[in-house]
Amino acid sequence: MSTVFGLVSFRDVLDILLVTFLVYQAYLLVAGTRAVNVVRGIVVFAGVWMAALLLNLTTLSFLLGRAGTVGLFALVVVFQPELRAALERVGRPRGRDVSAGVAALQAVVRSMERLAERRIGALIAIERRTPLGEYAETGVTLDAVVSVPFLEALFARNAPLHDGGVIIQGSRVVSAGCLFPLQSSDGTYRRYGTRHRAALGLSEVTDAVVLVVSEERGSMRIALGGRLGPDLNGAELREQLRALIYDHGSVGGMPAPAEGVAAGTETFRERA
Ligand SMILES: Nc1ncnc2c1ncn2[C@@H]1O[C@H](COP(=O)(O)OP(=O)(O)OP(=O)(O)O)[C@@H](O)[C@H]1O
Repeated sequence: MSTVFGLVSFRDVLDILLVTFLVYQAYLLVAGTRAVNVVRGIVVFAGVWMAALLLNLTTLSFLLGRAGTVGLFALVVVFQPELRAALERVGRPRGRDVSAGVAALQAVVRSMERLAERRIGALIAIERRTPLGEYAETGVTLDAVVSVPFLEALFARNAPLHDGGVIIQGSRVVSAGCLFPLQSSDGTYRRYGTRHRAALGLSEVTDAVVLVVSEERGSMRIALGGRLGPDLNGAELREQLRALIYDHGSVGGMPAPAEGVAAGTETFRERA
């Protein structure tokens, strides 16, 4: 095997590059999630354990070793939703055209404005690359063109399907009355009710853009990547949706999941 300076082989260099790439990808997967703090904790734990081993502190290194094994299993259980979301993100197909049409987005924004004016709560998920089929199955299957009267009728008080969320794929409403996963309460959004927590929950485990109209406040917000954006007016909502759905290439060229979510999150942080 050829070597660089007679010491390091090209295989070693390739090995290091691949490990660096994998560590960076792992960092991208946990960045911005509640798992970041846990990763920090694990690094500190590993540091103390290594120190105990190097200093030959037998009892401490034995205890930390045992705790580490148990902790590993506990982490898999506690972070099952995040692990699932991360694996799903890794396997997510790239470049699939599932973007909502321009007319559909206009209709979504207009209906949200009208619902907000009348203080009617609404929850709408726009599918991007992550298929939302399993959540659509929890509701009533529909296949209707997105339109202002239809969305208004779905969420109207006392309408049979007003409870739960609506799922939009491309330019079609595919399901209504859907149950979204509630965000695991990490404290940040504790003051919000279940509608907002359901929007946050779905956006945490998928790359969907989730829109919420608050019944209580008549506000319109976007949940993305497990974060809730600020109150938006109609123009801002239209602009943000356009950016999230179209502004990364062609109409079909959705932002790459990590980029899209990270970029959206950053915008939310700045503006919140
Ligand atoms: N898991 C869920 N998936 C989808 N929709 C849900 C879920 N949980 C609650 N909802 C919807 O949220 C409604 C209750 O909203 P709630 O008042 O608790 O939330 P909120 O965040 O305070 O919203 P608002 O500001 O509109 O009052 C329910 O009637 C139902 O339509």
